[in-house]
Amino acid sequence: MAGFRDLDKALFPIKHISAVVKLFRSQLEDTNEPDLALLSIVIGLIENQLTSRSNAGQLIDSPETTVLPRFELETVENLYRKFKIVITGSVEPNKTKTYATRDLVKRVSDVIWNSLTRSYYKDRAHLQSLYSYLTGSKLDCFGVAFAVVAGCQVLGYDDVHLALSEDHAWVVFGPHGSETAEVTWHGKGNEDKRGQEIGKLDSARSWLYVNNKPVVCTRQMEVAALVSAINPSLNASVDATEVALLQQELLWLLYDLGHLKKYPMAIGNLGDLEEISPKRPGIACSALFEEAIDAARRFYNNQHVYPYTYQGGYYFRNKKYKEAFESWANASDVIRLYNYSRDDEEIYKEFLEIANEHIPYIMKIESSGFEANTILKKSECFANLLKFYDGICQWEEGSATPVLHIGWAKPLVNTISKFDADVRAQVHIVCDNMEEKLSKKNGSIFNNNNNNNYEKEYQATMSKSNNKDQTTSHFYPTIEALTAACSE
Ligand SMILES: CC1(C)CN=C(N2CCN(c3ncnc4sc(CCF)cc34)CC2)S1
Repeated sequence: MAGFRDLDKALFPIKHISAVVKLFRSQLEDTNEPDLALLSIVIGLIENQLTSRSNAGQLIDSPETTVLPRFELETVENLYRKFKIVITGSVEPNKTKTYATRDLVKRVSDVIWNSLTRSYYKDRAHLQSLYSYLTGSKLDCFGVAFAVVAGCQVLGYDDVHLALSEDHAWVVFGPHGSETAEVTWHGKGNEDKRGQEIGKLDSARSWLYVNNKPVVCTRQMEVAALVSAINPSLNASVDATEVALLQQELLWLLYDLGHLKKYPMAIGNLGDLEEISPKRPGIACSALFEEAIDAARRFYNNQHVYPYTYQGGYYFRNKKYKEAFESWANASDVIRLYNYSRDDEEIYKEFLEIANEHIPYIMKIESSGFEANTILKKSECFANLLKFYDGICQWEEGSATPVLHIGWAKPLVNTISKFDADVRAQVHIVCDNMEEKLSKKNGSIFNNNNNNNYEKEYQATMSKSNNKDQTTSHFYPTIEALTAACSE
C-alpha cells in the first residue's frame, strides 16, 4: 500500500480542490496500490464539512480559486491511524503474502459490522466513507463493502477486491479473484448473507447479481468507486457546488488515466455532471453515455440496465423523445432475460417511473396538437414503445414475483391508443428468438449467454434491420401477454 507518504503530507493543509486532485494523482500514478483508507478519509472529511454547514451557494469558478475550509494534516493522520489500529488490533496482518481466505474476509467484515452504531437510518446521505465510519460509526451498505476492502489492504491482502453490481457490492479474493463473498447487507429487512458465496441460489437469475457480470475492481477502480460515491447534496434540492466540482475533477482524472474504461456507472456519473456543467470541450456528455453503453456491451455481455437509463434520462431531460424511447427499449431488452425477485426493487422503481411518469408525460406533450413533427406519427417510436413494454412482460415471465398490475396497464393502454392505426400498421412484428425465449423458461439462457455472444448477435441484428421504408422490429412472442395485459 502506498501509505501516507511525506509527499502526500506536503499537500496539507488542503485549501483548494486542485490540491485534492494532486493527492489523488500522486496516489494513482506513483503506486499500483493507492491507499484506499487515506483517500476515503480525505474525501469524507471534505464532503462532510462542506455539506453539513449552511454554506450553500458559494460562488464557485475553478479548482484553483475555489476556497475550501482548511483541512489539517493532523485530522487526517489521526483518523488514518485510528483505522489501522481498529483493523490490525483485531486481525493479524498478512506477513506471509498469501491469498486471503473466506475466514479472513469474514473476520474483517465482522470487525466493521460489530463496530457500527446499533441502529441508524441506513439510507441517509454521507454514510459511504471511512470518515463517517471513524467519526460516527455509521456506514451505508456500499460503505461497509468498501471498508472491508480498505481493511484487507491495510492487512496486506492485495487479492481482495470490490465487486459491484448495479445495486449491490461484495468482494472477490483468492487466485484470479476466483472466490466471492458477501460482506454487507442489501435492502430493507433482509437477513444479511455475510460470508456466503455469491449467487449460487435462485438469486443468480435476479438483476441484483447481473448474471454474474459484476464490475470487478482494480485498486484504481476502487478509487473510482469512492469518487462515484461522493454525494454533493446539501439537502433534497441543493448540491454543494464545490463538492460536485471536486467529484467531476476526480472523475476526469480517473477517466484520463484509463480507470473508467470498464466501469459504465462511473462514466454515466461523469456524463450527468457534464450535462449540468461541461468542463471538457470535445467530449459531449452524450458521448460519455454512449461510451458507458459500449463498455457494458463489450465487458459485461450487455447484462447491465443503467447505461441505457443514464442515456434515456439525458434524452428525456433534453426533449429528445424519439431517442429516449430507443434507450428505454434497449434497457428493457436487458431486463427481459432476468427473473424478477424481491431484491430487484431499485430497478423495478426505475422501470415504473419510466412507464408511468416519463412516457405519459411525453404523450401529453406530444398530443397537445402543437407539435409539428410529433412522434405520434413515427412508427419507430411505436415499435420502441412496444419493445419497452414487451421486455417488462418477459421480465415477469418465469418469475416467482409478479411485475405488472393494473397500475401499469392503464398508462400503457392510454399511450398505445395515442398512435393512429396507420402508424401502428407500419410496425411489422417478427416473432423470432423462440429458442432464446423458451430456454429462459428452463434456465439455460444464462449458460450459453455467458460466452459473451452479445457482440456478434448485435452486429448481425444491426446489419439485418436497416431497411428504411418500414420498421421491422424483432420481438418475442409475448405480444399476446402484452395485449392480454391491455385487455384487463
Ligand atoms: C440512471 C441512474 C438512475 C442515474 N444514477 C444511477 N446510479 C448512480 C450511481 N450508482 C453507482 N455509481 C457508481 N458505482 C456504483 S456501485 C453501485 C452498487 C452499490 F454498491 C451503485 C453505483 C448507482 C446508479 S442509475
